[in-house]
Amino acid sequence: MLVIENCRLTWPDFAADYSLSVKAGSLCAVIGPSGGGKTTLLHMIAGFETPEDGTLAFNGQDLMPLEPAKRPMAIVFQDHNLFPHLSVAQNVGLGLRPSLRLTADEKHLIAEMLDSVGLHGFASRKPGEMSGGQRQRVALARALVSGRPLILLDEPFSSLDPGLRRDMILLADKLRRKRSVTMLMTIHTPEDVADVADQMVFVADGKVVASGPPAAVLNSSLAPRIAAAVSDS
Ligand SMILES: Nc1ncnc2c1ncn2[C@@H]1O[C@H](COP(=O)(O)OP(=O)(O)OP(=O)(O)O)[C@@H](O)[C@H]1O
Repeated sequence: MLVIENCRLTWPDFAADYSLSVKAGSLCAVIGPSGGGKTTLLHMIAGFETPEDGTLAFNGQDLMPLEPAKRPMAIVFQDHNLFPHLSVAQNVGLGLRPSLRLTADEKHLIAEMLDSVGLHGFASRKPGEMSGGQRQRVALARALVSGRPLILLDEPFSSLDPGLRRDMILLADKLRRKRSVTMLMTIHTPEDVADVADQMVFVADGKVVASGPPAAVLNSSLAPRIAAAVSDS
């Protein structure tokens, strides 16, 4: 279980106070208006932002004292953060071993992971020789190969065409189930994830305004605010 209780962050122009629980092994979609605090929530869980107080724990482990690299999580960004001079296999390998001094077993694991994201035969390509969707598959593979139990995805597929975006969400969901990882995904198109997410969270003004099964959140009294947030993005 990911437990966030009254985690406060304050800047001159924005204040957040997050409280949220996410069941281990589930997919949690984070929606809300632009500037409402979705990315900041993920950055706080990842350790890029430090709350002034509150509780932040995953499966009973207090995350607060841990620097980002020591936290049990991997993050996938919208711009995928791949290194252009490294091959696809090396980019994925960074998720296992930053030095890239990989053992034979680790190389095998990377090949398996590339297969599972549909990139068989792409190992020696450079990111610049691939489509946007393929690059996001590499980023997803790098996060999953790390074996970390919590994966944070910050609008990972929003630059893709609607059909491809949906395919990638289904792929991420399939791999998350297979590997029993917990996923938090910020998304501007709730309809893409409503039937696969276990939980949907509406974040606005730095707070979790609603949290529950997607249908319950989407059909709640928040529906007009959700529609406005979607049309703004
Ligand atoms: N380090 C920081 N210093 C000052 N303000 C910050 C910092 N990090 C985030 N903010 C502010 O927090 C607010 C929420 O931003 P955030 O990126 O979390 O929103 P969002 O819901 O992800 O928006 P979008 O959907 O447009 O990506 C913004 O007003 C932003 O300027």
